[in-house]
Amino acid sequence: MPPKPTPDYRLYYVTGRSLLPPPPASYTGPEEDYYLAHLEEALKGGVTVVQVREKDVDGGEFLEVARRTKEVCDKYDVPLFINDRVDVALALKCHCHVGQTDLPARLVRQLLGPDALIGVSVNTPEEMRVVMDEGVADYVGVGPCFGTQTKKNLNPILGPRGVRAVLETLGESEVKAVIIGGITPSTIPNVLAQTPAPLPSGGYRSLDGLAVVSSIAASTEPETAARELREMFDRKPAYPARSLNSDALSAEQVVEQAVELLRILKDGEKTPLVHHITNFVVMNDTANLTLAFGASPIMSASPDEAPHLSQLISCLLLNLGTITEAQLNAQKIAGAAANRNGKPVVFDPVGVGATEYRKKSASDLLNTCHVSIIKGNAGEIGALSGLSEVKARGVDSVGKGFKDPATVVKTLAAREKLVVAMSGETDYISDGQVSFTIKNGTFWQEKITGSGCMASAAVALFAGLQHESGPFVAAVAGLLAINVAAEIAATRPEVNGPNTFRAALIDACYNLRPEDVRSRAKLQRV
Ligand SMILES: Nc1ncnc2c1ncn2[C@@H]1O[C@H](COP(=O)(O)OP(=O)(O)OP(=O)(O)O)[C@@H](O)[C@H]1O
Ligand SMILES: Cc1ncsc1CCO
Repeated sequence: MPPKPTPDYRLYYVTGRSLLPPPPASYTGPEEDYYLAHLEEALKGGVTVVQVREKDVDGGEFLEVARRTKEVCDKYDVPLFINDRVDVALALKCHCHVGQTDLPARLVRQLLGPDALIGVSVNTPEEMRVVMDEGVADYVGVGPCFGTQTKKNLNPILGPRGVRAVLETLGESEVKAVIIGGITPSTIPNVLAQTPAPLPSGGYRSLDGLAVVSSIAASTEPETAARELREMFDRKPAYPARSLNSDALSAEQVVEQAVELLRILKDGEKTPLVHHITNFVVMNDTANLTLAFGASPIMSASPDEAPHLSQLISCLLLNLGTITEAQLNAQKIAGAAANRNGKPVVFDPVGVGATEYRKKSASDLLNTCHVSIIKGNAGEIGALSGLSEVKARGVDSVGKGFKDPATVVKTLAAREKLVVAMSGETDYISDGQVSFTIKNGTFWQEKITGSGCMASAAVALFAGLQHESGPFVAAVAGLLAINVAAEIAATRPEVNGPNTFRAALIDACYNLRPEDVRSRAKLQRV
């Protein structure tokens, strides 16, 4: 065995002969060799590591396929891993990848020696911890991220956030990590946005590569497919929440930016179209509120029109208030389409702390699309953070709140890589770097249903401006606008109860002037 290489894991191709398309007319070689020609195209396109995975074939055939695969890989100086069959790896002086139920990695190391690379599949943080304690593996394949057709008896599907939990355990370890299971051009943006795990040092542990099967194996143009996958990995999108250097911002500057956003709306310079997939309790109020601020609402829960709608809208608002399977499906389709079309997504996880069903729905959604802003009350933010310090009663948050709310929102924002806005008597907003508080608003907001949903609708229409100041300022602007409008509404002589306040609030949103926000804003950096 030559000395141990230090591979580039960026595009890890796991072969699957059964997935190959029929050879094109231009291919004139023997049909059984098309696999090798196809592989060579993929290598030209930028595959950096290959693994031969052959299920249900005899040892002799496996050996022959692997031997010929190695000849092609050697030509491109790309390391070859053998899946599971340590004997084949030994015979061909190849590297080896083993699953949790295959031969133990320690034994594989003994058999292959110190210069072989060894990879291990992991599905949970606990399995990751065992691999690290063992100290044998050079890399781990983390997954399955999504459901696939290519492997039976799958472990639980992790989603990008489950993969992130494994990376969190991996931390700053030297062991490399690739993600596997349903990695395709349509899932990669979300995978890259969501998987980096925050480290105690302040940085992030990211994936070292993408492991793909059918995205290349089933392609009629493997070179182009590989090139596209590599480019997507190399591009590594900047997180929307970090588009702004929030660290340098003072409260006064943020207020001025929020005032400017409100001016753009009120002057009619832009009229964002906001797609709401929301609960039936607040639908009418949030549509009216959107109009009152100078934006346009469209309420639609149809999965069939969501992809088309996505091209027309400025922002998507997803609200969990009266979620059903059908609505969740529509939200997932709309969310993924919004990501593809570069439209911001705002998520209001109404009542997520109340039931397991809501928790699972929120998790499903966050695994399917990348959200720019989450707006929730303390109970909801606590549930998403995995904290039980603040309790929920149905859709309401109860009790005094968190001891250290600024840290709670900052931690969640850093972990999810988005902006978190937590509403209450004091609102807390963070992009994962800094936290601000807003002390505007009135107790009347607690007396009407859906004032949190109205706050997220306000945030969504500001996010729909897609202004260069980014989602953090949009979240602050939305909360300032609704809360200052609520304060003004509360002073109206006709307000003598929740219902008159509710009507006065829509009027106050309609009449709100940028200078009202400037003069009344109680924004503080904490
Ligand atoms: N006591 C209060 N004083 C000032 N503002 C408040 C008060 N309570 C709530 N607010 C404001 O009201 C809005 C809604 O916040 P809240 O946390 O009550 O939402 P929620 O619990 O999600 O509501 P819902 O579930 O009814 O939609 C926010 O803009 C918040 O700033
Ligand atoms: C009362 C209620 N129930 C589901 S959604 C909703 C509106 C406030 O969130």
